[in-house]
Amino acid sequence: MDLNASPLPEEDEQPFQGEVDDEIFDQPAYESSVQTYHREREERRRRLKRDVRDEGPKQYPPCTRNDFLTQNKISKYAGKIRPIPQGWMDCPPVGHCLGGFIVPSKVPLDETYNDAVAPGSRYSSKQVMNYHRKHNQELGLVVDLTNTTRYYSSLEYTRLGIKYIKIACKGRGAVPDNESVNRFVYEVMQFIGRQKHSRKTVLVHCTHGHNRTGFMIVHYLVRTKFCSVTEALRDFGEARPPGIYKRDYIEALYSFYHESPEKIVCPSTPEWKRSSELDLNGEAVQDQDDDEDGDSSSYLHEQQLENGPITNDDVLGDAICYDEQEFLRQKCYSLFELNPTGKGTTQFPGSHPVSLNRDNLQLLRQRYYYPTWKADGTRYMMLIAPHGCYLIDRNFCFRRVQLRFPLKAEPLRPCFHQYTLIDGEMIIDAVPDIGLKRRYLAYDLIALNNQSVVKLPFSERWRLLEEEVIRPRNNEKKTIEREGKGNLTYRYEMEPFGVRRKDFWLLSTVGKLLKGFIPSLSHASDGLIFQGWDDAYVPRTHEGLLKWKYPEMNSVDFLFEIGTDNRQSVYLYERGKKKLMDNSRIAFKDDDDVHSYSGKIVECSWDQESGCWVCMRVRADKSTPNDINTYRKVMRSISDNITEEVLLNEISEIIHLPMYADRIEKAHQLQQRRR
Ligand SMILES: Nc1nc2c(ncn2[C@@H]2O[C@H](COP(=O)(O)OP(=O)(O)OP(=O)(O)O)[C@@H](O)[C@H]2O)c(=O)[nH]1
Repeated sequence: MDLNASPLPEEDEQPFQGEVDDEIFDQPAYESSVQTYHREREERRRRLKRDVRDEGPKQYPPCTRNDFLTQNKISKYAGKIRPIPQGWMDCPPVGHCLGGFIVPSKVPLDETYNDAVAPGSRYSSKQVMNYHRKHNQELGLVVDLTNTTRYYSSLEYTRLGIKYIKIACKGRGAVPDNESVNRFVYEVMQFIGRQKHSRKTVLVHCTHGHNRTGFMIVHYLVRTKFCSVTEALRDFGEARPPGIYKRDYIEALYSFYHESPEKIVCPSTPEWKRSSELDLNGEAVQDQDDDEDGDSSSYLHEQQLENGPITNDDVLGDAICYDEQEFLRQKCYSLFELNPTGKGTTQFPGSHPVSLNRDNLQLLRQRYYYPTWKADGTRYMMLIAPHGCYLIDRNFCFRRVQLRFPLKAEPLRPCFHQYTLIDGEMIIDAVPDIGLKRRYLAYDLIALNNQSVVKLPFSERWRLLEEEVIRPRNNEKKTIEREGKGNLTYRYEMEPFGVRRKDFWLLSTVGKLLKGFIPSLSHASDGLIFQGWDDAYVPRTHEGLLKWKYPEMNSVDFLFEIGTDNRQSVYLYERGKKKLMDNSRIAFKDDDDVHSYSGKIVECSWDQESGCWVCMRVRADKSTPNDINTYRKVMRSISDNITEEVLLNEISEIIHLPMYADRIEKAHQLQQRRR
């Protein structure tokens, strides 16, 4: 018996030529063809079941990517039934267009599947093009979310000038990962943004076009149309009934956007999906390389792993694709008013203080300085874009975090900042009765709503930071707590960390800062920062921005290496290249495995007694050592030995100078009046 014989009438076996055929989108015709097909399929199932019993299961030839590229494939599979995804046949092919350009769809199967699909039920690139022609639309982009390449070749689209993007998502119970979501949103935004006059459509498909497809589209709608998850789910459900029908997916969306609706509505699994879950022998089956079902344990497991103890070295946020990194880097440079950089630059443009020494200590006498504690955590700038918020680390890498920054004039409304860039330190606070809590301490503002503010004096930037960025968040948070949620189901407490503005005080407070404030802080601090009150924001090294560290905390970040001959070497950077520090030696703790530090950036403090560097910690957040000039400044600061006593004596003199005395007096008067 020939197991490869097609039970269906022969049809056109030619590869797709680009002609159209609109049979499938005539709804009554489609429904009647589905009924007809049901009958045929039952018959086919019965026949195949009998054959399998008689002769064992049919072996399909392995299918490689090249198979899709030539017409050979058509003849190769002629007469053989290729397994179609379960439930695919009865699943409606496409939904309505969302937002005028996103078309959710099931996977179009190429023509090698024709033997398994009745003519009226076929859905390949040919029918995709028909659909567009019928609806007067032009297809511009196909986003394929399936986890396999076996359904069709991208050439079916690219040869027609249609862009094709593959974002393989496992399905099988795991929601698409956050990096894939970021890529999807970015690619669609870019595609739409590049269109000047036309509005070409984006076809998004997974296997059935409901769960993974819906998940991605809902993310896109929430981020770009600023609607709530509930609204986006409803829009998708109306366009592609019944919408996302997996509860895990819906819950993951609410949890991602920190929303907690009173009730989660989850449609029941469509009939075409339920009836497809039995194989030809009547047993439950799973599609091996691509399916939307399966248990959700892998997803839950990933979530549980994320809930370990928090540390400064944790990698925060979700990766974004290379193109988006590049776009955001250039955006940042323009907000800094710096010239555009070459592609792939990783030069962090943030301002960097210099160590206090006997010379620059004199600056405190020459202009107004406001001190603050030097928070010891991890440095990040934060870019607040309308579609998301990004942490920018010392390697100038961006990762997306989900936070909400309403505009001052638009509380409780989904109106967000349009490229606001802030600078700060991420710290870990030990909060009594709660435990460790991550907080971002913002200390400067570089741009506000696409407007660079680097030239404004610090005092003005600091005021804007509070009034335009921090306070609107806090006010909205309080309103939600006080008046109930109303339509806004956002929960700030679900955000990955809190955000506060750092305080700066008059120079006369340094004594109190050192003796009372810093010891009582619930996070680490390694000294003081002296911020010029009237200074502009200076990218990279800022000779007027001063840091004072407790002497034992004055540190240098070295690159440590152990060669094949077991020789230990210590390096810094000089003009972007490694520089061997012949006479420097690093001491590690006795029980440390020295080899485990090889190739790492180690932060070291100077031990006067032994005359060598002592390893304090590995700098997981840095990929390059300090520059030789930074090293020289730290050495200078160590040899100048500005102790707490020297600093306090100097400051007590300075605050009696007329310029400071006046300022301090005015501040006192203001305080009195407020009381
Ligand atoms: N400008 C400024 N910097 C602060 C403040 N609080 C903490 N810092 C941090 O102080 C760091 C500079 O101090 P350094 O001692 O040179 O550097 P570090 O602490 O080893 O950390 P890296 O900067 O990552 O090398 C900056 O990167 C800031 O993140 C603040 O209020 N203002």
